[in-house]
Amino acid sequence: MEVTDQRPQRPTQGRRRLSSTDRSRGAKPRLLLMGLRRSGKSSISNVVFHKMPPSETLFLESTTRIQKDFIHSFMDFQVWDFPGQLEYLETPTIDLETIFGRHGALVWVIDAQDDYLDSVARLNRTILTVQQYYPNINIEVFIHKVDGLSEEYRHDTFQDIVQRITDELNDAGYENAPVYYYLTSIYDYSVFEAFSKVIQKLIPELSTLENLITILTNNCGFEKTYLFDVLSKIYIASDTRPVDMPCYEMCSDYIDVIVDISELYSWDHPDRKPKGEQLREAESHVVLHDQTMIHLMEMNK
Ligand SMILES: Nc1nc2c(ncn2[C@@H]2O[C@H](COP(=O)(O)OP(=O)(O)OP(=O)(O)O)[C@@H](O)[C@H]2O)c(=O)[nH]1
Repeated sequence: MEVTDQRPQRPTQGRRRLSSTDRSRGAKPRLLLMGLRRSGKSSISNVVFHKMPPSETLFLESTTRIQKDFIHSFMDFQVWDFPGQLEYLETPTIDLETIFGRHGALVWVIDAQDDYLDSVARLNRTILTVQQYYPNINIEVFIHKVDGLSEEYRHDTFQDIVQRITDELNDAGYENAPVYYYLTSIYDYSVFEAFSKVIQKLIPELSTLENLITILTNNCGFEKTYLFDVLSKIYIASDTRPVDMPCYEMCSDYIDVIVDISELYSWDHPDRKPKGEQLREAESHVVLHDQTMIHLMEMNK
């Protein structure tokens, strides 16, 4: 099969696994945003990590060099946004070890509103290289810009892309490839939900966090509990009940409200009365019209 012939030369440093020393040194996981030009990589990065309103992404310039973002949060990690026109597998000056030689995830963005065959072919070449030399990289595919598609067309596009990738990888001898797919758009919460799933896989303590949250949920009679990163509104963990999107969206909006109110009242003003005793961690709740209560509790690190 042609795909195998197109593999680049084996990287000089050879196959690399994440050693226990890497983990103990606390090497920061890396999220690599790749895909064709205009597929939406920079938009995703800006909306999720820099609170850019989705409509402003219309004015983003094309990325010409790798943009590296260092995110300091519940877990420090890096986001690398690649220029779409860069054929990094075919460019001899690019050292693949520098890109993939770190624990992390490759997030491949496919524009579902455009012709995606070229993108799928490039993704397959990339997967074949990455799985061979850098098995510590999770492969995550964002079938993106689905806001413009009808429900039925969305479903068909999803099936078609998954089928093409699976078939080509099978033909190349890579069966049951651990590739994960998400339907995403920056115009709703789907991209936050997808990033949550991608990042959760990189958190070594995930199962402990999930167990603790499930105990809390059961003991307190909560319907659903999420542990959010306030800045990005990615959820780091939740209890084991299925994710309920409307509930996730409400919690996410509530965080925005609380952050805005906190900012309003955090300014020092000469006429303002001195503050009384303050709680160290924020805590707040609201009762909605249907009597549902959202309760927010800030956790320290
Ligand atoms: N409808 C829709 N448009 C989107 C979405 N995400 C991004 N876009 C638009 O897609 C266009 C390209 O987005 P970019 O983020 O610049 O794409 P890129 O992949 O970073 O492009 P390069 O830097 O050239 O590689 C912009 O006009 C965005 O507004 C989405 O979810 N839905």
